[in-house]
Amino acid sequence: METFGARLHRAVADRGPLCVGIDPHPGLLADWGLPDDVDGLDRFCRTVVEAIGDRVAVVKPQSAFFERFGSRGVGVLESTIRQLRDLGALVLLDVKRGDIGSTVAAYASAYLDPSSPMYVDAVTASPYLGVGSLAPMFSTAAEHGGGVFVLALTSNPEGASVQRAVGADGRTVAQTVIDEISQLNRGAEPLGSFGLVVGATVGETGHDLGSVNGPLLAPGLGAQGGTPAGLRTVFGAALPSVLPSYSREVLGAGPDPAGLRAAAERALAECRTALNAVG
Ligand SMILES: O=C(O)c1cc(=O)[nH]c(=O)n1[C@@H]1O[C@H](COP(=O)(O)O)[C@@H](O)[C@H]1O
Repeated sequence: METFGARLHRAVADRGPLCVGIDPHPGLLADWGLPDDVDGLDRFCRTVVEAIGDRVAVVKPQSAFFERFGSRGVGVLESTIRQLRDLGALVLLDVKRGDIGSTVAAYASAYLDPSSPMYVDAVTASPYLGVGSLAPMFSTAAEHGGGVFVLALTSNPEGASVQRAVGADGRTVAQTVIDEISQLNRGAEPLGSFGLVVGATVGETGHDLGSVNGPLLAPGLGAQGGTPAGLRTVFGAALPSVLPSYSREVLGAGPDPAGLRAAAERALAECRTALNAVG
């Protein structure tokens, strides 16, 4: 079985280093001339899938915008996930889950077990209950070739007060998350399956991301003010492992599928340039 890290490495080689988020904000539905209901949600997602599902390496549906509509919204999420996977995109479901280990085991079977209706390639996870509490997600992911992206330094300004707090051993909370994920990825080739989330907005991190050996998801580009050129400041030598992620910046170019494709291509071109820049 191919690991998630290997599948991601291949997808990025084939399609380029880009993740596009599906975040159907009420304002975007309105801009697209769609009603703020399940039908509007469904049409929005079908348009995005049709426009970019066969060309973007990773697509990241944001679960919150589907859960807003209850079980029917979750039904749209399930069919969106299926369509994307059929088109060869890796699906990273943004749910930011975290809980005590026995409950995390249920989340793991909800998202990372291939027999689940909501099965995806990878999920986002919150380490607030301790990275160790996420162990059932890590083991289920490893068993089935899935991935987990754990929040480290988030793109929002409120994150720093928790994530940069310094513990008894002198490390920040974020650095302990980074170190524990690095440990999980040790020896993996070509890339580990356990990623970190580091916002494109955070500036120079002062943290050591050099030995993570896993993907570094960088949200916060575009709408939140992060720029491809700024990725070098944030990631430094870890730049080759970065997976830049855009939602509103690309989605705002819809509903014309050609406009969405062009926006994704533009984002990819800018990110390629930034990730390949020397010095
Ligand atoms: O895990 C994430 O993707 C995430 C982490 C983070 O630190 N900041 C962040 O914005 N996100 C998500 O990334 C997306 C950003 O959307 P845009 O600001 O529209 O590009 C949203 O779905 C956020 O929930």
